Amino acid sequence: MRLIHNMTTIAECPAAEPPLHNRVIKIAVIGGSGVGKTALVVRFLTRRFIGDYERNAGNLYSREVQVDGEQVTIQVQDTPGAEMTDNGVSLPDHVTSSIQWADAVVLVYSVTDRRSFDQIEHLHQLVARAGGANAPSVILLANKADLVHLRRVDPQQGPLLAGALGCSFYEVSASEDYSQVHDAFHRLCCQLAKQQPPPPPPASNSSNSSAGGATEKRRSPLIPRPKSPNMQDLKRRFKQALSAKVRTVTSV
Ligand SMILES: Nc1nc2c(ncn2[C@@H]2O[C@H](COP(=O)(O)OP(=O)(O)OP(=O)(O)O)[C@@H](O)[C@H]2O)c(=O)[nH]1
Repeated sequence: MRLIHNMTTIAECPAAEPPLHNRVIKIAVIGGSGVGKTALVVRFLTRRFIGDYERNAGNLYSREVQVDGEQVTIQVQDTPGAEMTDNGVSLPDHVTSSIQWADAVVLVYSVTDRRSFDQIEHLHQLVARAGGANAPSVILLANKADLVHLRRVDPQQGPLLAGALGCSFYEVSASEDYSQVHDAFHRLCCQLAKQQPPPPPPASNSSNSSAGGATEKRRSPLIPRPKSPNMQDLKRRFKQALSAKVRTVTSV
């Protein structure tokens, strides 16, 4: 079974398939390690910021949102941090699969991490190569804008790079500003929804899964689906974050 969790119901969340006749927008979030990819995804989907994260192996999250008055299912694939190599940047095979699966890629760097900024051009090339003729749309997100004293990437460098790559740019703080994060993802969703054909009308024979039909992008059956989510892991992180807060309060 394909497990996709709806993060709007984090407490006790059954595995959920997107409704059959929703438009489905697929976004992959890619960038260096520790730049805040998980923080951004969780912030966008739940409005919450959780400070305590472990390195993630790549989870797929799903949520229904309103885009231009239409109920749309958004699937967001969080990915493990890209590593620098002598030849540039290496991406695990399943991240390449995520790029091929996605309608759009959000490239993330942290303004406090120069290396993560330097990776972006390589990552953009990998996205273009992996996507081939159907390369996904790309936006560039600079995260951790709140850490002014730790800034290692000048504010003007992000827009310059985005201009050179031909993509939109947003500087955000996952920890401090939900609206910035929401704005970046929401604009992307609006743009993608406009590009997609309308979803198929309800049919009497609906035995096909939502993966079929007009909302599905160019997927080859040979491309493995991105990793399933791990809500147990997410819940465990919530508990860790909460217990850390309790410890802080009791030690004051
Ligand atoms: N101050 C600040 N900290 C942030 C922000 N976003 C993320 N963090 C912190 O940065 C650390 C890394 O965040 P993650 O979301 O785990 O980063 P990631 O890119 O998913 O990391 P990997 O799983 O290693 O790939 C965590 O301690 C977050 O709390 C931000 O906007 N501001």
